[in-house]
Amino acid sequence: MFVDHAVIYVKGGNGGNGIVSWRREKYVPRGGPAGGDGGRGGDVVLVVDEGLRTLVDFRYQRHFKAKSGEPGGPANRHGANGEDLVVKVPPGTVVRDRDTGEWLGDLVHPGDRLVVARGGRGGRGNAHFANSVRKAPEIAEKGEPGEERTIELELRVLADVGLVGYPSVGKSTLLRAMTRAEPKIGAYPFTTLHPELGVVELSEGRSFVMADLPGLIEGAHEGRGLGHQFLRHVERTRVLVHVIDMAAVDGRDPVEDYRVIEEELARYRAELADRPRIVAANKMDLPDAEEHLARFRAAYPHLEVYPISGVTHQGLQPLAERLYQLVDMTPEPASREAEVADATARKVYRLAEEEPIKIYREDGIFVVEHPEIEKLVQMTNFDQYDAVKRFQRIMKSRGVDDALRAHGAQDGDVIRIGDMVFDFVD
Ligand SMILES: Nc1nc2c(ncn2[C@@H]2O[C@H](COP(=O)(O)OP(=O)(O)OP(=O)(O)O)[C@@H](O)[C@H]2O)c(=O)[nH]1
Ligand SMILES: [Mg+2]
Repeated sequence: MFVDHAVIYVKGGNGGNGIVSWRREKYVPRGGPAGGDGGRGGDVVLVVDEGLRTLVDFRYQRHFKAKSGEPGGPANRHGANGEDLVVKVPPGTVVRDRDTGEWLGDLVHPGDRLVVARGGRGGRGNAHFANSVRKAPEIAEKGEPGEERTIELELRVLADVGLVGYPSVGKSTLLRAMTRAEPKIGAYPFTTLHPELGVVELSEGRSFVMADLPGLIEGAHEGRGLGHQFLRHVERTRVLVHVIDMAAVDGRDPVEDYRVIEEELARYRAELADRPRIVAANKMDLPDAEEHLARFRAAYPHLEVYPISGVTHQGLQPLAERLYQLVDMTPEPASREAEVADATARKVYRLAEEEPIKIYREDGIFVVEHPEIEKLVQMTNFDQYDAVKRFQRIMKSRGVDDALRAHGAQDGDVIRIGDMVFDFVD
């Protein structure tokens, strides 16, 4: 089965810990600090792979963790960096943060890359903390934890031409007749549950990609039938072919069918109304089709109509030639650029915000919340005397002490930051 939507968890590798170590020299009991830095954790990177067509693999594997960095070594040896984890996705994958809804990127062309979880930086070894006053620092940072998040992948089919229309009008049959694709065909509504792609090949190496889409019904724009799941695939096709059952096999009226489906498309996205489209008047091999066609032409004299049959293959060559012409002269839909601009604007807005330090009381304990301060706690080794001193200094200079006092914290009160609990000593 084709899956065009997936939710996965990604985590960058943790940075390696920095270490405390001393230079060893002959006849010197304790040389200078020489603890090396930890290595960087690997990133989780999405990369477009041309050979992939679906997101089906993500149903079986949903967790992706990159390798952690190695700890630093003695004699200032830097720990090895963790390897990046490369995750392959099909062309046309859109990536969002599941929890914030933030747009992270669009992976369109083969080779496109997107880092979705950064590895943490390595902790610094004690060599970094020496200065003229503190010559023998007993202090090394722990590695920074890798970024983690849950992301949503959505595949948008990149087809040049999309076949739209009611169920059972013959879209899948037409795709099979014009390409080597083998879509499922049946005589009941919603046979096609997912888009199928095929390449239409013309003479002189000319070709374009055509997508067979699930049938539309009235109310699709508000989620009826396959609703939005289907409609979002239409957004990126340059040209639409509206397929009509001219033999009215299901007892509907071709003139009415056209109007209803066009209305659904326009209600979903107003821009779709301007997308180049032609009408494929299908099932012309059946009785009554000629009669309906004459009525249809009279009702919509401005439309470009191609009488065809997906079964006898009549009229398919002129239809293919005309579609190629239209694809060739129509630029890629602008929806993508608009989305990019939108996301950029949102990001800038976020950066401008300064994150305030949040303090509140929970069961008599003071809880401090702030991403950077929580990270500092995670990276501090509280077994080291100098590391504790440094931590205290930073808490003071960042104004955490004052803020706690302002909230009523006194000597002996308990403070929690992330997973760590401290005593407040004034
Ligand atoms: N006589 C005749 N029958 C056709 C023609 N095209 C399709 N059919 C028949 O119409 C029925 C539906 O065809 P499909 O190709 O599955 O229709 P569809 O538009 O893909 O339907 P959904 O996937 O449900 O939206 C099948 O029984 C086909 O054999 C045609 O040109 N002539
Ligand atoms: Mg179909």
